[in-house]
Amino acid sequence: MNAIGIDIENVTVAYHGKVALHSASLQLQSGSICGLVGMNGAGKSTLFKAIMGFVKPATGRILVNGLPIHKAQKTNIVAYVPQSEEVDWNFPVSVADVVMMGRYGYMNILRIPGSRDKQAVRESLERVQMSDLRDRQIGELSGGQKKRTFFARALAQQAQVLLLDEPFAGVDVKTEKMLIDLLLQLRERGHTILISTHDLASIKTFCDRVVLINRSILAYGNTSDVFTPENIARAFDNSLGDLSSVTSQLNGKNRDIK
Ligand SMILES: Nc1ncnc2c1ncn2[C@@H]1O[C@H](COP(=O)(O)OP(=O)(O)OP(=O)(O)O)[C@@H](O)[C@H]1O
Repeated sequence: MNAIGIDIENVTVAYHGKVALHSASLQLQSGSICGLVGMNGAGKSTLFKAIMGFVKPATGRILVNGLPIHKAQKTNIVAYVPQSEEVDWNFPVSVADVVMMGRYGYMNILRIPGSRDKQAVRESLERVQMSDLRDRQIGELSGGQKKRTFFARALAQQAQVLLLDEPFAGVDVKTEKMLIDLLLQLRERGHTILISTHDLASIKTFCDRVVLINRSILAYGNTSDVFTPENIARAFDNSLGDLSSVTSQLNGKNRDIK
């Protein structure tokens, strides 16, 4: 059996006394990709932020590769691709600068990149086909190019655990396929990947497991067992129409339901 990459036990998060995530428990094995699915406000980003230590749970505990998050971050185990809305795109940095940030954990306090860091940045940019834009200011990128830049930062970090908050939002079909192929390669190398997406149709093509969330975890398990029209309808408070309409969305007839 594979090692546990992310271990979440009984985690509750509240903002100003209002519960956003109630008593979540979850174990993700290394060498697997887990899709995180739920409607707007369901608590997906909150779960990512709790794993990253950006919000402090009121109860419970989270381990990443067996370590509490502050220790996991020191050893470069975990990389996070935030939602685009969380990034200050006016910050005066280039694409290559952002990707180099993925290497900071490997540098000393002066942050002078070495040849390995430069090589990792070069290779990561190549893998997401962004080498041509490496000197462009990040505010001057398209939505899909922004996503690829932060994806490249995560690749450059060479982290064992990847947390990706809606990496396909605003991304065209070809780029989404390229990113999914990269995720599948990382899975083969034993990485643990947790990814939120509103592209329901693509989930079953690359996720081994699925978590359905609606302020608490509604269902979690193998994609074929859990990702059923009935469970999805429940996760979306039956707002997607009847079950045949949910089924057609799963079959890609309505690519982005957000
Ligand atoms: N910093 C915050 N302060 C107060 N409430 C917050 C804060 N961040 C999130 N919330 C609330 O917590 C709940 C969960 O939000 P969260 O961002 O985790 O949802 P989400 O599933 O990621 O949604 P989306 O699909 O829209 O990105 C929402 O009701 C949201 O309004």
